[in-house]
Amino acid sequence: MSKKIGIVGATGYTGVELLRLLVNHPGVTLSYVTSRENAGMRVDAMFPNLRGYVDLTFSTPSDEQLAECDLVFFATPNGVAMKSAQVLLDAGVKVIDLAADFRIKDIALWEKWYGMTHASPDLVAEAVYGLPELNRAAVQQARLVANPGCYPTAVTLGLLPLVENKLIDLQGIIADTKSGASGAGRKAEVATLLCEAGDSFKAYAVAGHRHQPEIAQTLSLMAGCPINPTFVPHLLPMIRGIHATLYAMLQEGSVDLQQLYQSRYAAEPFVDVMPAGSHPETRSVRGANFCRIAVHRPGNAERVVVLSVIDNLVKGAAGQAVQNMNLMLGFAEDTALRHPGLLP
Ligand SMILES: NC(=O)C1=CN([C@@H]2O[C@H](COP(=O)(O)OP(=O)(O)OC[C@H]3O[C@@H](n4cnc5c(N)ncnc54)[C@H](OP(=O)(O)O)[C@@H]3O)[C@@H](O)[C@H]2O)C=CC1
Ligand SMILES: CC(=O)N[C@@H](CCC(=O)OP(=O)(O)O)C(=O)O
Repeated sequence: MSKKIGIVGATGYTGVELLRLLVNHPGVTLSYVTSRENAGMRVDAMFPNLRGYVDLTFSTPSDEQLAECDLVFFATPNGVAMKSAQVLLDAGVKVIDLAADFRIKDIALWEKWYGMTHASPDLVAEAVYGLPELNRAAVQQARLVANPGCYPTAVTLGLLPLVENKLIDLQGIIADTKSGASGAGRKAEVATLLCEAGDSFKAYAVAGHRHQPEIAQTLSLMAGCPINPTFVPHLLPMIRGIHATLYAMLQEGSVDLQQLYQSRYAAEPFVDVMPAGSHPETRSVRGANFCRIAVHRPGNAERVVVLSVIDNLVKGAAGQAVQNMNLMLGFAEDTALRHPGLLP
């Protein structure tokens, strides 16, 4: 029987991306999609690309209505899902939060970075960090999944083979990352206006970005010791895409890096290790759930440089959330996700 799906925050960029992906899913029915500002409006009136695909109207969020679903996505700002998750789980509904409410296990650390008191601290330990390439078996069993952040997805997948095998100086990792403006969401903000972000390029949050503790938490768990990478995000004058350039010093000079990456990701449906010497482009993953990775060792010296690209709205958010949903509901992991990137 078709599974009933709810989306809270369906008018945002990740919400509409969930709608776009899920209309092609043979095992689910979109049954309840919310917006507070646009309640009462037809979905296809706001998003004409969905005409003929979605016959629904946005509703005001209601836990009572959401409790009728089999699974609910929260594509909402930080601090929203944590208020409803317990009620929904008690009603037997599975929950995937695209925001950060359940990503950081240390509650005090989360409260420091997110500037609010956690409303469901008891659920944080249960939540599974939804990076299938790391936690597939746990996601399959999960009631509550914390979908990873966009930058942490690109950075973690890029570093995973090196960190798992402790092949690099774990204290000297640098993650130099760039994102398109859709990473900031659809709400109006001066920093992402065309005239502010267009035809320009800048770093931001160098003193500290909330994805730093998330990346540090995952890498530390993978290595079994504390890791605190340098993480610097940049805003690129484009709409979709993240490009992470990752630098580290090799401890083990004789390792075949290309072979290491190819064998680690050989069975992964959404990680593509490109041929040696490649330079993956963000446009090769635009609209697609892939992470494309290339590993370099300039001059065959000690430094390794990994290039990792994703679409922030797909593998960095909605696509990864659907991948997690497929695992949680027992569908083939790639259902509705087998789209190539959109060129040019
Ligand atoms: N954009 C990206 O690339 C990525 C985003 N994320 C995370 O996913 C989440 C959604 O991001 P994004 O789609 O970009 O955000 P948007 O700002 O584009 O959309 C937010 C959505 O949430 C709804 N919303 C806002 N406040 C509330 C509330 N208090 N209760 C219920 N609904 C609310 C909004 O509709 P309305 O106000 O009408 O209810 C809107 O539909 C965020 O937490 C973001 O950090 C994660 C990875 C990547
Ligand atoms: C370009 C841009 O502004 N990007 C966002 C990415 C945030 C995001 O989507 O991540 P969370 O889910 O952790 O909020 C930022 O740096 O805040």
